[in-house]
Amino acid sequence: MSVRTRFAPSPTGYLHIGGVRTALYSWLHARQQGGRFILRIEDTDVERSTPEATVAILEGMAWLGLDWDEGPFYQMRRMDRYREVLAQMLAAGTAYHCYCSREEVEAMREDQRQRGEKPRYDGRCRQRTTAPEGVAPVIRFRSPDDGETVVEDLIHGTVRFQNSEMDDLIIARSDGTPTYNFCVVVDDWDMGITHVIRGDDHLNNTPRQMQILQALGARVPVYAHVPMILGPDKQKLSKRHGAVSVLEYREQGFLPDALLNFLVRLGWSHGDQEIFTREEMVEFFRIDAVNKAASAFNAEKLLWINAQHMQRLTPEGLAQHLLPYLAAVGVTESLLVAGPELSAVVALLQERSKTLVEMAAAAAMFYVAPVAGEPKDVEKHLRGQGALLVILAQALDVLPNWEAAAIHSVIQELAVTHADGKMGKVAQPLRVAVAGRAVSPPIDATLALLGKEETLARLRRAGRWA
Ligand SMILES: Nc1ncnc2c1ncn2[C@@H]1O[C@H](COP(=O)(O)OP(=O)(O)OP(=O)(O)O)[C@@H](O)[C@H]1O
Repeated sequence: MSVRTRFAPSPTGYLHIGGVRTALYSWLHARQQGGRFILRIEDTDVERSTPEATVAILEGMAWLGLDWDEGPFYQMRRMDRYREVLAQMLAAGTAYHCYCSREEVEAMREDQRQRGEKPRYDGRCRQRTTAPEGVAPVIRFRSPDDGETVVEDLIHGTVRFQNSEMDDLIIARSDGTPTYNFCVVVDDWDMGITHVIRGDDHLNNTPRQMQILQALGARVPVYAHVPMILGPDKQKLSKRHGAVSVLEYREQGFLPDALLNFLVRLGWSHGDQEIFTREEMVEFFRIDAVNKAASAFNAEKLLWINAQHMQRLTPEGLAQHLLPYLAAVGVTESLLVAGPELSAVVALLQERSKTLVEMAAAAAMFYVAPVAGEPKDVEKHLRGQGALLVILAQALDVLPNWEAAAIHSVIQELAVTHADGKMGKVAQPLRVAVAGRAVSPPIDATLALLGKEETLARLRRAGRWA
């Protein structure tokens, strides 16, 4: 039987990395097993669900390349189907109408508490044969009274629940709308889900869902409850407190594969390998090797993994990822065409940028001349160096070959003749003059890429800042 997994977010806010890691594990298991991955939007909480959140979830999944084979399915569009199954269960006697008022149930619970028992609905409407006038009933699932429900979880192992601890769950409210656990059951059944991979915040729902599936004669899927990602407050990372949208990581210049690599490693390992390509993740991932413990987010490690991924891409490939970030700092198509080859610029910056935002900021100087130097850098390195800039321009102008090695020699010679042999005394003013600031990739390679004409023009202009 082929594997079918699903990711089932509720569109009550954006997609955060806790949800994404759960989605990733579910996606990886499907891809690993040659199965199918299904996306289901659990939008029955109409008060809190919004179309914008749905769009953000789909956009986040698409950006990360967590592609789905079926769906998205929307629960709100499946109401007729839920009603059909409710009717089926009522007819079969596996569910029944309950007319107890809220007050009655509360009084029942109070009595139980007084007697020192665990408060639970006592099933008194199970045997009812007449319907009281004017009361809209809820529908309850007739759950087994004794025995136990055992979850053989791929991550948590065997988890036992005493049936006597679980009362008859409300599966439809008095207005007829089905409740969360019931919709999930019908969906998992209809969608042929073989592996329910979800956060372990759902583990307590599982025995109930299993019981309903059994009552329907449906096959019970395999469960894998993955641990939570915790926020800085050590609580479950949640859109309700503090978690940021996954799209925020795109804004900050992270590569989707790097973010997935970071997330896959939070709670799963393969020997001591840290960096995984997407293909390697699919090949090596095993759902039953995910560990049980929750893990906290580590921003520094994410940065490190991102830098590693940036270094491993080809300059051409990385350049493609960089384009939108360049556009955001004003490097337009036409500036790109007029300036040096982008992949060459990327190759120069690849070892020194941790994010695409950082790289775009560093690459911009190759396409847009600085209008003014950083005041503190100008003060420190350029003030009073007008004559040196003129000599530099003359020496560079007569170079027969415009390449890094030749440029390097010019700087070296001028350091000997004009700066007591100190390269920095020549290189730093030169850097501030062409880049506007005292930080840039190796200056000889930078100038080689920038081109002779542009370099000389910038030196002339910077003479005015000196
Ligand atoms: N912090 C987290 N770590 C790991 N998985 C999570 C986390 N938060 C949610 N999930 C999982 O992501 C999936 C989709 O969750 P859903 O969109 O319903 O979020 P939620 O639980 O409502 O989140 P929130 O508490 O942020 O509102 C579920 O399988 C859920 O268990």
